[in-house]
Amino acid sequence: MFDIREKPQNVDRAFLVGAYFDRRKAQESADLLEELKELVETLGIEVVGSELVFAREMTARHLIGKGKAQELMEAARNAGAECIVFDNEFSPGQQRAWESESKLCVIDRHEVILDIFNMRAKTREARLQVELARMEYSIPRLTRMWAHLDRQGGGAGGGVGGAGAARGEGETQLEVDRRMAYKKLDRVKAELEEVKKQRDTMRKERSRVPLPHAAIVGYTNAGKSSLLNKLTDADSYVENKLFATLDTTTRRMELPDGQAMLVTDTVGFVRNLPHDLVQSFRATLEEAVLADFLIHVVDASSPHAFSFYQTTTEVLAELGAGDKRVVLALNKVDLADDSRQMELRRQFPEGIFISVKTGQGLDDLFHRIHDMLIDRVVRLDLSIPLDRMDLVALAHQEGKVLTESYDRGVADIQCVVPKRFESRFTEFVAKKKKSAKK
Ligand SMILES: Nc1nc2c(ncn2[C@@H]2O[C@H](COP(=O)(O)OP(=O)(O)OP(=O)(O)O)[C@@H](O)[C@H]2O)c(=O)[nH]1
Repeated sequence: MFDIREKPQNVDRAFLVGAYFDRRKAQESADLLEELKELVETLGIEVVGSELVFAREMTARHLIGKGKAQELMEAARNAGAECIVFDNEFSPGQQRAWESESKLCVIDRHEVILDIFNMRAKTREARLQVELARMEYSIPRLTRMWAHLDRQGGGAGGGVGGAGAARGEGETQLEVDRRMAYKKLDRVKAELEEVKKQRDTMRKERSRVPLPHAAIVGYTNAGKSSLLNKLTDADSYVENKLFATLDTTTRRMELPDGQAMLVTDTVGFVRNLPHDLVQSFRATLEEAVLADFLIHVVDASSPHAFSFYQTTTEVLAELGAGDKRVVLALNKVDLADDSRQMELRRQFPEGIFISVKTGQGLDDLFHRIHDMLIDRVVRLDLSIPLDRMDLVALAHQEGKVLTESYDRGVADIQCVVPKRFESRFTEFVAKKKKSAKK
């Protein structure tokens, strides 16, 4: 994968630093530093120390004063850290200064989040999106990184282009690197477009299938994929090979009463997601916007369960899925003791306690999902005279038309429509079923 500099892969211990330059920002900065700790721990890195620093002004070399910077480097080394993670945005120059003086790796919040996404990306589309975000982050840094060498009369070789990038006449190393980087960027973008097209086709295919559709959403590590695996079994996976090959995260499941539906896993949310990353993942999260309802999974064992829940809800609202009906599943209840469960019950009165691991509460979850389906849609067989084409149009607009044929001035239609429209069609029902059956 393209990267302007290799980060040590085996970082186990990190020291966190958050700097603020306005005394009114003290609390906000403390909260952000606490969030950074969660993010770093999500990567499996132990946080061996952290410090919140107030500085009167920013400095070009270290961001904060030199004396304080050296004190922090010392503290990080003494704590046994292999890496310093800064909550503030660093310029590449500042990053290099810290690295060369501390002899530790130094990264910022943005890189931490990119790494989390990289680790979590499961589908080809997600992987490409992470790669794109990484490149968009790195290219401007590449420019600045090489700029000083360029002024000194040409680059030192290496970089993105590597040995394979022939330098054109009069072209500096920086220009070669930049050219290669943009070329790669274009390639990834084109590939992403291709994957998106395939996914749109899949969606259209899916919309022809008369099945209700739920999307599993939630904070990263809540247990979404585990739940999807639990809800859907191997057989249904094979049956849905078509979906599985292109979009491994949508599968068919059957409720205990035999009713079938589709369930999609979505990318995990992360707090303070940089805006460009939200953009990158918008397409993946569109599944949530298009679903009939959501299954919001919250990690009940996390002390931050409520704020994770709020973050996810906020981002969903931003994406236009704020008014979706939600089944709230508090997962990993096997790890929450009685007093924690009582607290959660107060915070989430409508939540269902489940454990994907032990199977606890899954029956309740099935019931709740079942209720959603009953409430939501009805399947109708209609014979509509041609002078009521407005109803045919309504069925297309508000529901899913499964079959449609015209014979002797009558449109015979099988469709699934939201329950609230049922009364509009009553007069023309040929044969009626209570709810959307497979
Ligand atoms: N103890 C316990 N662990 C669970 C339970 N459900 C999931 N896990 C574990 O939690 C971890 C995260 O589960 P995933 O299913 O990968 O979580 P996810 O929400 O899909 O994560 P992202 O892909 O990051 O969004 C895994 O190690 C699971 O084994 C549960 O009910 N109890």
